[in-house]
Amino acid sequence: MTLLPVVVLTGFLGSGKTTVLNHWLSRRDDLAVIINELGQVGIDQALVGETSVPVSLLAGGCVCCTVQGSLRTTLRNLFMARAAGDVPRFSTVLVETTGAADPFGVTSVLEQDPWLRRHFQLRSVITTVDARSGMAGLSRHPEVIEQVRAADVLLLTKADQVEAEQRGPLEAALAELNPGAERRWSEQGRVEPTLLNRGFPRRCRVTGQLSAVADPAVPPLAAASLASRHRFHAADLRWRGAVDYFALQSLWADLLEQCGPHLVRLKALVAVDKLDGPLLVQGVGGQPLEMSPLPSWPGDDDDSRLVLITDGDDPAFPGQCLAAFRTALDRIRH
Ligand SMILES: Nc1nc2c(ncn2[C@@H]2O[C@H](COP(=O)(O)OP(=O)(O)OP(=O)(O)O)[C@@H](O)[C@H]2O)c(=O)[nH]1
Repeated sequence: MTLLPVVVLTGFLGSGKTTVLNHWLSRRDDLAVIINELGQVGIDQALVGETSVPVSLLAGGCVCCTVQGSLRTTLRNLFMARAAGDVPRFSTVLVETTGAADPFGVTSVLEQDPWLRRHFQLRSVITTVDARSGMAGLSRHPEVIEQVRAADVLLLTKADQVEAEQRGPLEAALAELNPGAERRWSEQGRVEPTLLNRGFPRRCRVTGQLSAVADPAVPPLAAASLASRHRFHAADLRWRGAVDYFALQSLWADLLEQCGPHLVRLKALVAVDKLDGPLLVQGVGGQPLEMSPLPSWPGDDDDSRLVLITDGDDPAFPGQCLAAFRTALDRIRH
């Protein structure tokens, strides 16, 4: 029996996975997509544009560990639905991991589960690297190193915001971390969708950790980053009722200040006075918030919602930040 190919799209939080995924979905209708999110409230799925392809959401944990079992079940269900003709006969499954994922935790599911091994085959691991955060982005979180090392193809995203002289050092660092991977630059998610058809020889796992010990050639940035393995914690908020745009701005400022350097990712869909659709708010690390009004609410769910992901030792921290946000929100909400 022909095995169904699986492509894993990984890359750190906010590095541009969903943007690339949307570009591919606008050009291919032969995919089935599995989206994994750390938060419970499912904003990523809402950010995937109108599509006729099956999209499954695995929320509330990381597919490389806590929701690994759900990935197995989702893949089986997709296979069965395709065989029964309940979904279009997709040719490729695309798994978008959370930005904190260890891609090997995903690929090992395919390699170790006997049933999945008989029906699916890993075709490639494609990793987005946020070129705007450059070398600092590579060294801050060890997860990035793992994702880079696991890649068959490295997509250097946000090329529109990267100066020519910054490109060389970043490419050199990536080549050192993963000499076998192809590197491509991309702007606004524009990556040739035929990339999904290409297979690559499978390689053994090489972790940043092991190679830092065993490989004297390991770049110093990889070794340094392992000294402080970050933890990510997510908290969500949902509410109803529109708010004034300008009053909302001061809430973001307070939230960013409270999170300080611990802010890793922020995503929100917010009902704002005089707008038909929600305001999409996105934050990545210390980069300025991006705000764009959407023409309409995606799907049936028109609750405002916010996901906050922070790093550090305190799992309660993002929840505390959102509690303060909620209190301020209640003052301006109608
Ligand atoms: N200027 C610019 N911004 C980009 C590009 N790609 C993505 N972005 C922005 O970067 C932010 C994060 O992009 P996403 O595609 O949501 O990143 P992601 O990796 O899916 O994020 P998570 O799912 O939270 O890990 C958004 O605000 C995007 O608009 C790009 O090529 N250029």
